[in-house]
Amino acid sequence: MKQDLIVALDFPTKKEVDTFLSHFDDGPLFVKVGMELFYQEGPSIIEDLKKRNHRIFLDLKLHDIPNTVYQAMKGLANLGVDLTNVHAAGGCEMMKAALEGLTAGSLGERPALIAVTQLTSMSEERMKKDLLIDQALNDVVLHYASNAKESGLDGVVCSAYEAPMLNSALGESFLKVTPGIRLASSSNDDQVRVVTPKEASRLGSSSIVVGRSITGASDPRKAYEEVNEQWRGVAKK
Ligand SMILES: O=c1ccn([C@@H]2O[C@H](COP(=O)(O)O)[C@@H](O)[C@H]2O)c(=O)[nH]1
Repeated sequence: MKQDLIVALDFPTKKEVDTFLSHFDDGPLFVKVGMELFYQEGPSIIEDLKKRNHRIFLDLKLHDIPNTVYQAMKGLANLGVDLTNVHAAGGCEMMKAALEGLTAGSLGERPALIAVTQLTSMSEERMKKDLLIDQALNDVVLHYASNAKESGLDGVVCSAYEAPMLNSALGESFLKVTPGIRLASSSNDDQVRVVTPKEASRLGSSSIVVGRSITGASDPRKAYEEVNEQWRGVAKK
């Protein structure tokens, strides 16, 4: 079930965010606020983006003991974002606590909650060497995603390569939010499991997350439209 193109606002301050968003003043986007921006600007950046009607994925990837994650999610729920996340590596008890905290803190509808399976910057080789996880990467992603589903979460963060497997095993309505997206002309940077927007669409991602291919482009609007065209097969926002 194809849903959104989410733009990663990986900028150091609100000033750069405003400059970037000035290219899109004809309508709101679905944006991602991650650690870089949130740790500098704090909750006020969320308030500001919400006032401008942007939908928001707050990507803080919580990973701690269940009580700490419960309390943190309860607080984050007040911000009224649309989507947020934890690391599946925190385990099922932690994921359940995250969901409970988010539900307890939400005034209206709770944000969707997803879990990071294996970062898109991780290769199978490095996972085995650095993390001592001696399994195939696909098996690890499937196991973590199954844990997330059993814990009541709405979906996962994975690479688009794993989307067909997760669609078959866990159903199409279980979200597969996929970063590691690059236009063919862009550098991979620190990403390893990289896919074009067109390929992510074909593989069955629910939503794609795109940062530097758009934010680092000399014409961000043109890059956004190229990504969107590949993702949706249409040439407008
Ligand atoms: O596995 C993951 C989880 C999160 N991310 C985040 O997505 C964006 C990707 O940015 P690009 O510039 O398009 O590489 C970034 O904010 C990451 O923190 C991810 O890449 N992989």
